[in-house]
Amino acid sequence: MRLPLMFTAHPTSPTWRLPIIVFLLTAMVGGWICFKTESNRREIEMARANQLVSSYATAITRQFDHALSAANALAVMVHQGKGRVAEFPRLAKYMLNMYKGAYALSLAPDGVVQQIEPAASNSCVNGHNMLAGMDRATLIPTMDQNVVEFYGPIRLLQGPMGAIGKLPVFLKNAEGKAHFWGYTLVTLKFPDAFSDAHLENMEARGYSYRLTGRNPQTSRVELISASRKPMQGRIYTRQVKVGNDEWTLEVSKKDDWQNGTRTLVAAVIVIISSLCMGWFTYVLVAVVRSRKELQSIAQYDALTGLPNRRLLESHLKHAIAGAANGEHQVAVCFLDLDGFKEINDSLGHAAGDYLLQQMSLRLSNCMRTTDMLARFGGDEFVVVLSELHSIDECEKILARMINAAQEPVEINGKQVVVSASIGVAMYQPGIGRDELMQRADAAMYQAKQLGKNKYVFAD
Ligand SMILES: Nc1nc2c(ncn2[C@@H]2O[C@H](COP(=O)(O)OP(=O)(O)OP(=O)(O)O)[C@@H](O)[C@H]2O)c(=O)[nH]1
Repeated sequence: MRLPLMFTAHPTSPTWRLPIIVFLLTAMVGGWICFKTESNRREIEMARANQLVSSYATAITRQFDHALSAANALAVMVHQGKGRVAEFPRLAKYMLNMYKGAYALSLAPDGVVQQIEPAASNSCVNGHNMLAGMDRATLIPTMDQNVVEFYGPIRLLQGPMGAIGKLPVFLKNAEGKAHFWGYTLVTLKFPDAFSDAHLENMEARGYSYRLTGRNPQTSRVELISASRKPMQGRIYTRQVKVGNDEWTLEVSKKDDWQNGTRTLVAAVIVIISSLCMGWFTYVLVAVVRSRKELQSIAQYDALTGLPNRRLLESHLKHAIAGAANGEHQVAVCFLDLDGFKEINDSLGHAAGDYLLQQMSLRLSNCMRTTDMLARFGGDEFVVVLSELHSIDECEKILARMINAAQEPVEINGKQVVVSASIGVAMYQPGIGRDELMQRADAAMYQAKQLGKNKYVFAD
């Protein structure tokens, strides 16, 4: 059913619907932002931890490589001295200062340690045969390899845990034929051997760590170094190149437990802000609704929902102003129901109310979108027909209204029939609003006197 300008659309949706939608939307957006922030934070944390473990692994490798290269320097001296290193103690002492991380340097001609520096603390190693009980043919590598072989982590003869770097040295005899001379050795003691990597700094940055390697003697994985705090949360792993071997460095973030707390706090904040947004919307909706209701009470008829006299007068003022340029015509129609009192008297006031409501709906259906139907009071209605192009157009609408009014209305199972008498006044320049209404009213009385159920144009 088309309701042009006649009814206010009274808010029908419950006040809480919009607040709930706002609450859910805020919660969803807030949750999504938290999720995104948390996953970004985790990605950054992962990237940072991966970078950290890589940089510490590189630092360990660098210090080991440097310390082990002392074996190459010793090999050069052996070559230079054709199997003898003059002043080995003095040179080795000097080299130990240069190769930080090297604990002892030694020469092992034919695999037997004969010279070691510092001598005093390593005397137990002197005379140690590195090839004892082994098959020389498989143990002594070929000259091409020329690589410092890394052997660790092991329990050193001196006591502490450490590793050995040994480089096989081959010399050429007078005929130019190469023969195995022996080993130049670098002894590494833990943790001094990787002190420059400063693994302990990781703890200050909130990380736990663990450095492990496989013991070549026992084939078991040995713990070489670890943080005081145990590993917890996500573990980041890197292989650490040590000579020709590989160890494992693992790192984990200590404060992983905070993630749970952070998520909980974020969830509480999202819920509280969503509730606030929902409550704010509820208050806003309630204020807007009560303003609309107040406006509706002031301008609309409570029984029929039609504009009341006040809104009619304001609309008529605008319609007259629009017609002043002469392009369109405006008609004011005063409509009074015929025989309405009898319905009230015979069927009761409630039945009369129902009939008024039904008449309002029917008359509304006769209107165009530019027309206004208002309840003037009692069983009186006023219609303002704006933007009329001809009297003919006006009469068609009037006929529709007369027909609609006399259609029977069913009240409590009874068919009730009323009709309408309409007085019509056409706007003419110079006529005011009140005079127009009076003319229409007078024409309506004429219609009543002429037998009702008809329309009459004012002179
Ligand atoms: N049910 C109901 N009756 C109303 C309302 N307002 C006024 N009335 C009654 O409507 C009646 C209008 O009187 P009249 O217009 O003289 O009655 P009528 O039978 O239509 O008379 P004619 O116009 O000469 O045909 C009165 O009895 C009022 O008490 C209302 O809101 N509801």
